[in-house]
Order: sequence, then C-alpha cells, then structure tokens
Amino acid sequence: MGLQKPHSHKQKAQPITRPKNDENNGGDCFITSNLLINPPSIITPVSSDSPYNSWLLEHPSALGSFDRMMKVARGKRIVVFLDYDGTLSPIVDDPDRAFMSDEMRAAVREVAKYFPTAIISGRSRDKVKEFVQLSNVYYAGSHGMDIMAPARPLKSSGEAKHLAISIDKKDNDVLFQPAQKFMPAIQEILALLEEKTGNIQGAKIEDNRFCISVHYRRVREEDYGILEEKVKSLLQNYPDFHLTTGKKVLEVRPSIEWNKGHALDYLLDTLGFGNSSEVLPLYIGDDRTDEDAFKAIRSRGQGFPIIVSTIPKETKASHSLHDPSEVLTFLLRLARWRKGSSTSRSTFSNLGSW
Ligand SMILES: O=P(O)(O)OC[C@H]1O[C@H](O[C@H]2O[C@H](CO)[C@@H](O)[C@H](O)[C@H]2O)[C@H](O)[C@@H](O)[C@@H]1O
Repeated sequence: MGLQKPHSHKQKAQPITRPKNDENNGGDCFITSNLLINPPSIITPVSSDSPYNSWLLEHPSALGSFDRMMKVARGKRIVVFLDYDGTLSPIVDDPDRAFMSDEMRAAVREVAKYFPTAIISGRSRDKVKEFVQLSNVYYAGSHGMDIMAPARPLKSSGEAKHLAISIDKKDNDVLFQPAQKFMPAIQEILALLEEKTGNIQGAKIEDNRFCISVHYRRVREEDYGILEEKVKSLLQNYPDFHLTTGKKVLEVRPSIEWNKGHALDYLLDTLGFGNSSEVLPLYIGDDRTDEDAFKAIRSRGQGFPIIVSTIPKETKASHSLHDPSEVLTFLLRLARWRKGSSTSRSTFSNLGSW
C-alpha cells in the first residue's frame, strides 16, 4: 500500500526538519514511543525521513484520522476540552495580546452548540473568558484550579472530596476553587515577584489568580539565569508552592494534587458523565500542563488526547494537529460532522442535552 499524503496542512507533505529549540516551545523536543488508544489503519505521512514525519507515525494527524475517530465516536457522547494559548490562539510575544481570531471563536461556538465544551487554561478564568467571549462554554482557569461548572451533584470526584474545597453557588453554576486557602500567600508572592524582577528587562509577571506566570520570552538570554535564580530563591520561603515550566514561562503553583487532568475528570463528573462508558472526551492542547489531561483520558480508557505541535515531542497524546490553524479546521469539521449527520441526529442525544 502506498503511503498517503496527510489530509491536512500543506507543510506536512514536505519533510520538515525543525530546530530542536523551537521558538514557541521553550526547548523540549523528544520522540517517544507511544501506545495509541486507537491505532490508525492508514499511515499518513509521505515519508518518515524527518523527525516530524516519524513522530507523526505515532501521533497521527487528527485531520487525517478524522473519519476513523468519528467511527469510534459512534454511539458515544463526545465532550470537548480545549486549551487556550497555543491551541485556540497562536503563541505571541505579548501575553496580553494573545487574541483569538473571530473565525476560531465562531468555530468554538459552533462546536459548543453540539457538544458540551470546556476551555481549561493556565490563565485566570476571567482573562480566558475575556479572550474567548462565548457564553455557551465552561471555563476553567489557573490550570483547572478555578472552575465554573454546572450545578450537578458530584458523583465520583474522589480527589475533590479530599481537598479543602470551596464551593460557591452563582446563578445555576458552581464555582470550584480547590486552592482558595493559598490566596493570601499567592498575593504575597505576586507582590514580591513584581518587586524583585522589576529590574530585569523583558520579564513579565502575570497574575493568573491561583498561579503566577513569570514570562521570559522577551528577556535577554544573559538575564534569564538571574531571573530564574530570583524566582527560585523567593520560593524557598514558600514551601507550599512549586515551579513548573511552559513555553518560555515559569509558573508558580500551590502544591496541591490538582491539575488539568483532575479538572477534566471533575467537569465530566459534574456534567453527569462521571462513570459513563458512553462518554468520549476529546482534549486539544499544546503544552506540558496539557499532558495531565492527556493522561486522564488515557486512564479512562477512551477518548482522544490531541497535541498541537509543530515539532516532535514526548507526549501522552494519541493524535496531533500541527498548529492553531489545524485546530480551527478540526473544530469546523467536528461541528459539520455532527450537524450534517442525519443518522447521528436520530441516534445520538448530544444535541438534545446541550
Ligand atoms: O494553559 P494555557 O491556556 O495554554 O496557558 C498557558 C500559559 O499561556 C500563556 O503563555 C503562553 O502564551 C503567551 C501568548 O502567546 C506567550 O507570550 C507565552 O510565552 C506562553 O508561555 C499565558 O500568558 C500564561 O499565563 C499561561 O500560563
């Protein structure tokens, strides 16, 4: 059987060799073997003579595999989870200007008409809401530590029950903030970070409510070590916090057992799909913190973890999309599939319940 051209981005048809330290990626670039939840029957890349094309064999394009994925989805309830930066909006130098295109907004709105849809971001919930501007999706900010979810009884969020959680009712939704007790310390750290990094040109501190981003995308290379040192030394006085890394960003987070994966499970639970074997979660994300959500899908045993990446990297995702423009195409296709499928309209009850 001849190898087929990927049914997606033009660039993918070419052998692509990208630098190891991809600008947007902050430096991680590995190839790993990965068990696919649903291995593809057709291998799409033209050739495997570039690291990216080899990687695609293990993480096939979600566009090239779309029909196959939708066959798996037959009779299941798809729930869509989306990351924001690098997934719905391109990575840009200024975090305050990471706008989503109107086209992308329309695509997410359309998807959310047919499937329960949630955006899980490292940003503060308010900020991501301000960027997305849609009322028919659920929002989880601070890497899942700030969730506005439907007011339904929890069935199986075992983890949540063990945390000092705060649940406030607002309208018909419930606010779930498992890191609320860390708020005073977070405010303190925020002020200290502003003070101590103020003299490092290009450094930017972003208040993400239950976590803090220290951006270094615009910091001179020779200053980066100093910045990192300052952040680490400050955190020595706050043993309840730890640092994680993302794309040219250091993130200060409270040390609780809660991440995007827990947020995904929590949302499925509150949406009423806690133990359902009928649910098929689909998560699209591009960064390290999204790996927790990919893992959560893998432990459920069904669903599609999809990574957005222009370079080969170690991931738990089963499928891939090259960049936000492919995310847009995928979302439009998903909505069109649901809308156009007259059989699915009578077979599935997604539409009625959402
Ligand atoms: O979980 P996400 O929604 O992907 O948020 C992760 C971080 O995204 C943002 O930073 C990244 O995007 C910026 C804008 O494109 C870019 O300038 C920065 O270098 C990236 O790291 C956001 O500003 C962070 O607070 C989020 O934690």
